[in-house]
Amino acid sequence: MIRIRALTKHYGDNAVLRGVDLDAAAGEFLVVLGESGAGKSTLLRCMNRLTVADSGELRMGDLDAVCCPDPAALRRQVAMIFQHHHVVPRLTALKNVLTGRLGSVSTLASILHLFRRSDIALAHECLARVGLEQKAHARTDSLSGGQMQRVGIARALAQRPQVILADEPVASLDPNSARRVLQYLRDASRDLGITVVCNLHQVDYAREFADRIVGLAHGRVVFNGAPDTLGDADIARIYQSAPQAAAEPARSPHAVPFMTALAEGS
Ligand SMILES: Nc1ncnc2c1ncn2[C@@H]1O[C@H](COP(=O)(O)OP(=O)(O)OP(=O)(O)O)[C@@H](O)[C@H]1O
Repeated sequence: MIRIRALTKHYGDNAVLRGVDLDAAAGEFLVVLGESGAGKSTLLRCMNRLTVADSGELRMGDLDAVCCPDPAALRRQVAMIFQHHHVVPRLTALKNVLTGRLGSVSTLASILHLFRRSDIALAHECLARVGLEQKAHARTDSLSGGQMQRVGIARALAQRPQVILADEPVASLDPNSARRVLQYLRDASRDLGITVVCNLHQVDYAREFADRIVGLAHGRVVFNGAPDTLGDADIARIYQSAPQAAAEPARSPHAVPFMTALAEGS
């Protein structure tokens, strides 16, 4: 579903992504860990062209996100969830979720917010998926932070995406709300076959929810493996502060077989 090779991105002299290689299969839940400034958000933003990578290969399904002729097509296929949910407070939860369909309706319908019955049914279904069906007609600003983030997930699901990118979606939530949000994202990957790439700061949540953990340090992948293979040395490498150490190739014994297996098509 996602194939990234030798991806680079600079901001001026700042080399933020320095040759990222990464693959994700349909329905996989990937958690990206890394200290602040490691390049996690930049990597996600390259995946839906909010940021344009400098060089390398980045394929999202059958679309090329580096030389993409149609960014709108890419964004229909790739939904994004942010730390600060970005819902419209004065709209109901249902209307917020329906905005996830705007990319799929005509310009006039989108201006007038005219939605098909099937879209409304889909929006209800997406709210039910995140346990908020009974809040469909509540104004979003009457909901808790965790509920607003779940509205954001329902809106992403209403897009019927192949990929959901979640940039620190639980950073401002209490542990119970955070776990619920991550559970719903994992359900989306398991039940709907959506590939989820989720940036997190919490190693414990990554271990609990991820199918695979990717450790990013100074713009390079330094760990790529199953959660139960993430050891103390890997965590130290992910959260190191010396950029030159990150320039070494990934030393995790789990990283290479996984990438090799993918390269071999297994
Ligand atoms: N639009 C931008 N213009 C210039 N520099 C940027 C821009 N966006 C990010 N950067 C720089 O790129 C580097 C990586 O930032 P990024 O946000 O990708 O890191 P991150 O790992 O997501 O950090 P955090 O966990 O704090 O969100 C940082 O040095 C940051 O200052």
